[in-house]
Amino acid sequence: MTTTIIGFPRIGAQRELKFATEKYFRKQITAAELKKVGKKLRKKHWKQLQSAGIDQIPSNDFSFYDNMLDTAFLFNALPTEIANSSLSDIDKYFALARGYQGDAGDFKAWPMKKWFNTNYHYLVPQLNKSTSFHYNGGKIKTEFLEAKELGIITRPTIIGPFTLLLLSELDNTVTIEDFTNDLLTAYGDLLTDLSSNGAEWIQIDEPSLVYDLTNDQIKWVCDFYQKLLASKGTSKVLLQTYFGDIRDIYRQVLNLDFDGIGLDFIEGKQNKKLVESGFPTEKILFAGIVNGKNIWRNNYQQTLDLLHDLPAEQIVLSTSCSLLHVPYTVTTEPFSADVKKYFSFASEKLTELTELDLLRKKKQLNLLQTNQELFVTPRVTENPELHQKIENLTEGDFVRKPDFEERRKKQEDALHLPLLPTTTIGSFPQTKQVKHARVALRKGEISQVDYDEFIKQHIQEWVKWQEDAGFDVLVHGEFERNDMVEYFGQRLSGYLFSKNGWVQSYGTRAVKPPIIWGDVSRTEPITVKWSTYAQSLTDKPVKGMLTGPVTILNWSFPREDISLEESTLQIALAIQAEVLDLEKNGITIIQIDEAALREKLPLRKSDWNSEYLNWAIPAFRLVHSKVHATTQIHTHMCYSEFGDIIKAIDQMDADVISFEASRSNLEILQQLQDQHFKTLVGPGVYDIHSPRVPTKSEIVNGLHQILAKVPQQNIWVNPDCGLKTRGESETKESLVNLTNAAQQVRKELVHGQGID
Ligand SMILES: CN1c2c(nc(N)[nH]c2=O)NC[C@@H]1CNc1ccc(C(=O)N[C@@H](CCC(=O)N[C@@H](CCC(=O)N[C@@H](CCC(=O)O)C(=O)O)C(=O)O)C(=O)O)cc1
Ligand SMILES: N[C@@H](CCS)C(=O)O
Ligand SMILES: [Zn+2]
Repeated sequence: MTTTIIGFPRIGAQRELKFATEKYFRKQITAAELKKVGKKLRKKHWKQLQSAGIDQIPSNDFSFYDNMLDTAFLFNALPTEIANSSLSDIDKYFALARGYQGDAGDFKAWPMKKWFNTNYHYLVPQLNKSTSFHYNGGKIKTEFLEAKELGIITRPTIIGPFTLLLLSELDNTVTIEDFTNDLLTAYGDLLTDLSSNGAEWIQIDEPSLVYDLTNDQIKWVCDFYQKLLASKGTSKVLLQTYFGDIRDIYRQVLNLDFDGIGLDFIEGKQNKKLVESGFPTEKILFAGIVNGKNIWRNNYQQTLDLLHDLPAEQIVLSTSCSLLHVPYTVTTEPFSADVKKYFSFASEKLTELTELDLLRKKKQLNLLQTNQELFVTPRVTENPELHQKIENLTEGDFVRKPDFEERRKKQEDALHLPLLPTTTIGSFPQTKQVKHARVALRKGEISQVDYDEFIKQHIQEWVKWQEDAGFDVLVHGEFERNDMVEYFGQRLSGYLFSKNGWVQSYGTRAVKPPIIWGDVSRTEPITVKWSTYAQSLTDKPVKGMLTGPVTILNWSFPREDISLEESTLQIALAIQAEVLDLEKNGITIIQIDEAALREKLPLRKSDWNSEYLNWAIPAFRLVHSKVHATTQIHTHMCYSEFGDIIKAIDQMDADVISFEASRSNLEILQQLQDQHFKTLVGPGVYDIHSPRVPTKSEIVNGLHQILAKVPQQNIWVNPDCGLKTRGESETKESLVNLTNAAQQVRKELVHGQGID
C-alpha cells in the first residue's frame, strides 16, 4: 500500500447529487431514484480512484447531506419525536437536515456550523437524556459491501467518538460521560461488523484532536480507544487527523493500538517535528502531503524534502484532508494551457499522489523537472502602484472618525428609525427564473440590456413588497449576483474563475470559489447602479450591499506566492473605493458582509496571539474608515461562534452587526451583555437554512429573549442570513411574521414605558 486519500468530493462532476436531491425535495423523483444517483456516483468515484492508481480507496465518505448527520443517524441518535414519526428513514434524515413541516409533524432542523476552518458546514447533533447510540448496520456497511461487489475492498471511514461528541450539542441534563459506554459498544459493534465483512482497514476521523486539549480530554480519548481497540477484530484501524497538528496528544496516541496514524503535514505545522521525535516501527504513517484545500500544483521538490525527513518505509502518501474542499477537475476548465498547468483540483491531486510515489522511489525523475519549472519564475507581474499604495497606508487610514457614540447620535438624527428597526440580510430568493436569466445571458440568448431590465423588475417588485410588509430598512435583493464572493471576484482585476469548479458548502448547496491569480484591484464601480436604482424607488433607506475583504479572501482560492494579509489589503482598497462610491451616490446605510471573518482564525486558542486578527480587523476598518459620520455601516456574520472574539468584533467599529442566533439558542447574547458589546446588534430571529416558516409567536419569543440581554435601543430585527436559498412564498410568509412580531414587541415596549 502506497497511496490513498481521506475522502473524495461527492456531489458529482456536474453536481448530479445536488440536482437529484433537490428534485427529491420537490417530490419530482422518488427516494429509490435518488438513491440510484448516489450509488452511481459512488461507483464512478471508486473506479476513478482505482484507475488513477490510488491503492487504498475510502468509502462512506459519500453523503446525501453531511457526514456528521450520517454518523448520528448510523448510531440511531435521533430525537425521539422524529424517530417515532411516520416518516421514512430518508425523510427522517432530511428532516434533521432541513426541518420538516407536514402531516408527520413539525420538526426543527438541527443547527448547522462551520466545519473547522473550512466553508463546509456540518449538522450539529442535539444530545440529551433520551439520546442513545447503537449500531445495527447501515450506510457504512452497505457502501462497503457495494464496493466489495465491484471488486474493490475499500477503507470505510467514520467520524470518531471524540469529534462526534465534541461537535455535538449536549443539553444541561447530560455530559460526555453519559454516552461513553453506549459509544464504546456502538463503535465496537461497527468495527466487528465491518471486519467480519472483510474490511482490511477502517478509518476513524478525529480532526478534533488538532484543537488545544485538556488533560481530561486526553484521558477520555486514551481510555476510550484503549478499550475500543482491545477488541477491534481483524481490521487494521487508522486514526485520521487533519486541519492541524496533534501536539497535545501525539505521544499518547502512539501508545494506543492503532495500526496507522494519519497526520496533516500541510496545516499541521508541528507534525513533522513530532514524527521526528519518534514514530513506532510497527505503525504506518498516513502522511498528508498533498494539500486538500488549495487548487495549486504541489511543489514536488518541497514534498520530497519533507518526506526525506520522515520514516520512508512506513509511509502511505495521502492528502492533508478530504478532497471535499476542492473542485472535481481542472481538465474541463477553459483556462489556457499556460494557466492550467499551475492548477490541481481533486482529480489532478490523485495524479500528484501517484507521481510523488514514483519520485520517492526514484522513478520517472523527469516528472520532477517539469514540476520544478512551475516554481522557478514568478507566475504573475506585480502592480507596483498598488504595492506603493499599501506601503503608504498609515494608522489613520484604519480609524474611522468621529467615534462610535458620536456617530450613533448623528445617525439617529439622520435616519429616524423606530425602536427595533426591521431589515433583511441582503439576498432574496434566487428563483429558477433568476438563474435561468443568467444562463441565458451567458449563452448570448438575451442581451445585457434585457438582463439588466429583468433584474430591475425584480428589484422593483421586491422594494414595493418590503415597503408593504413594513420593513424599515430595505435591500435591493442581490438578484444580479451569482454568489456574494464570486460576483465581486468577477468584477475585480486579478481574478480567474472556473466554469464548473463547484465545492460543497452544505447539503445541496455549493460555491465556485474564484481564484486569486494576481494583484487585485477595482477598475470600475460594481454595485452602485443596482443600489441607486433600488434607492430611487423608495423614500425608505436601501442598504448598499458589499462583501468584505476578509470574506472575499477566505472564500476565494488564495495565492500562495504573497501573504494573505497583502492580498486582503489589496481587496480592502478595492472595496473601500466601492463604499465611497455608494456614499457619494446617496446610499446612507452600507452593509459590508464579513461572513467568513472567523474562518482563518487558528483552531487552537493557544495560537490566537498569532497575526490573523491583527490584520483581518484592520482590513475591515480600512474599508469604511473614510465615510461620513452619518453613513451607517453594517456588517453581517452568518454564525454566532464569535463569543471568544467579541472584543475583536467590536473593534471592527461597525455601527450595526447582524448574526446567526436562532439555531444556536441565542447563547451569544449573554456574552454580548457580559462584555459590554457596543455595536448595535441584529441577532437573527429565524433560521433561513430551513424551508420551515417560523410563527409570529416564535419570533416574539425570540425577541423577548434578546430584550432580556440587550438594551432595546441597541436591537435590530432580522433573519439569520440572506434568503437566496429559500422559495418565494415561504420567504414572504416568514418575513411578514417577522415584521408583525417586531411591531407587536414594539407596542409592548412602548406601553411598558407608558409612552403610548
Ligand atoms: C452565505 N453562505 C455563503 C458561503 N460561501 C459563499 N461563497 N457564498 C455564500 O453565500 N458560505 C456560508 C454561507 C452558506 N453557504 C452557501 C453556499 C452556497 C449557496 C448557494 O445558494 N449556492 C447555489 C449556487 C449559487 C450560484 O453560484 N449560482 C449561479 C449558478 C446557478 C446554477 O447552478 N446554474 C445552473 C443552471 C440553473 C438554471 O438554469 O436554472 C448552471 O449553471 O448549470 C447563478 O445563480 O448564476 C447552489 O445552488 O448551490 C448558499 C449558501
Ligand atoms: N448579503 C448576503 C450575506 C450572506 S452571508 C446575503 O444576504 O446573501
Ligand atoms: Zn450570512
